[in-house]
Amino acid sequence: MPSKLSEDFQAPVHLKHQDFTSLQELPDSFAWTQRNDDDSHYPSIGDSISEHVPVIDLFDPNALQLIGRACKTWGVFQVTNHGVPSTLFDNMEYITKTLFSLPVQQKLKASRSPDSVTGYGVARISSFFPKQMWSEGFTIVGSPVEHFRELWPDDYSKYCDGIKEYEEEMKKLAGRIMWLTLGSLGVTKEDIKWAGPKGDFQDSSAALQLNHYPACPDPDRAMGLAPHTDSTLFTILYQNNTSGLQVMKEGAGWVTVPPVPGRLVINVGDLLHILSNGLYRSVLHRVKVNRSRQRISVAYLYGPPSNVKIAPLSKLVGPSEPPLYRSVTWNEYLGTKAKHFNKALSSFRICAPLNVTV
Ligand SMILES: O=C(O)CCC(=O)C(=O)O
Ligand SMILES: [Fe+2]
Repeated sequence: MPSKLSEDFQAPVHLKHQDFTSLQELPDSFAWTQRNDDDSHYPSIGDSISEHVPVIDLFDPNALQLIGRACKTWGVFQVTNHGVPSTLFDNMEYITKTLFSLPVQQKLKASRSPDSVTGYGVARISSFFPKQMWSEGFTIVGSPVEHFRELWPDDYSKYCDGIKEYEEEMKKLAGRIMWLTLGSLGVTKEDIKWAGPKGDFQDSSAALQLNHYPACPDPDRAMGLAPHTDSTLFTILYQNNTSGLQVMKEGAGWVTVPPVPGRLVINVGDLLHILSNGLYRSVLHRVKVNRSRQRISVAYLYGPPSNVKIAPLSKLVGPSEPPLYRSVTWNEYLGTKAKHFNKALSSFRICAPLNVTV
């Protein structure tokens, strides 16, 4: 993960950190719809929608094809049989809950500083929306020791160890999913130099995003996390037992991804969209909140080594399939996303040449 995303990701002054526990009613600054709105501007879910995000057993002999189909049609899938012990998720959930239940003043000691991306704060995309989101987050790149020392002066090291263990396990899983995904595109180890000598994506970059969505007095009018795509190759998402994540499916609308123990959600991000020349689409997703239960999620944001330029894979382009995107490093992409948010991906699009007949 690049050490500096961009100062543009910092929340403007009006986005104050909120003590959610003190709010009995939804303040206007958090109300995304009016009371009795027909909700047409912000369509509600359909738990009635009969479509389900594909679930793929990583040991299924057809895993490659299943992943390929899911990436093309959904831009998201869930995995089972991923080999990550459930105790690791239990521990991450414990760390995340413990962190967010600290008093606000304590959490603010570990705030994201203006020249950095790590630490406690509101969602980075907040500055693009007129209303505030009903959530708080904590971003980790590498070791969180500096911030954790502020949060837990006496026993920060046990929390740091838990994060390290989780990051190591996610890195292994991400390498596996990367090869399955590339395999589904017909790409082999020879085609990806940046996988490193052992082919294990040792130099890949990543960040860990802990999210907390407190119980909300007026959940239908609030927004946990506004619609966005991730600026990653892909994201590995763990969610606790409170649902809220929804993905946009063309032709179906918002589809809820209910949490099921043992399953992880894999979101295709913008860089995989570019790498696959638009064949695999980054998925638009958002998070709704709950009246009585808090939601926790842990997103492992996975990207290429910082010096690698991501461009459409040469195997996927040719005279009849021209490259649709310019090459870009993760850092450059994050900088553009910070300025242009959901227009970032299209800003890297190469305009189709005009068919001029002389
Ligand atoms: O909380 C969730 O389910 C989604 C989080 C997310 O989209 C993100 O951190 O980018
Ligand atoms: Fe996301």
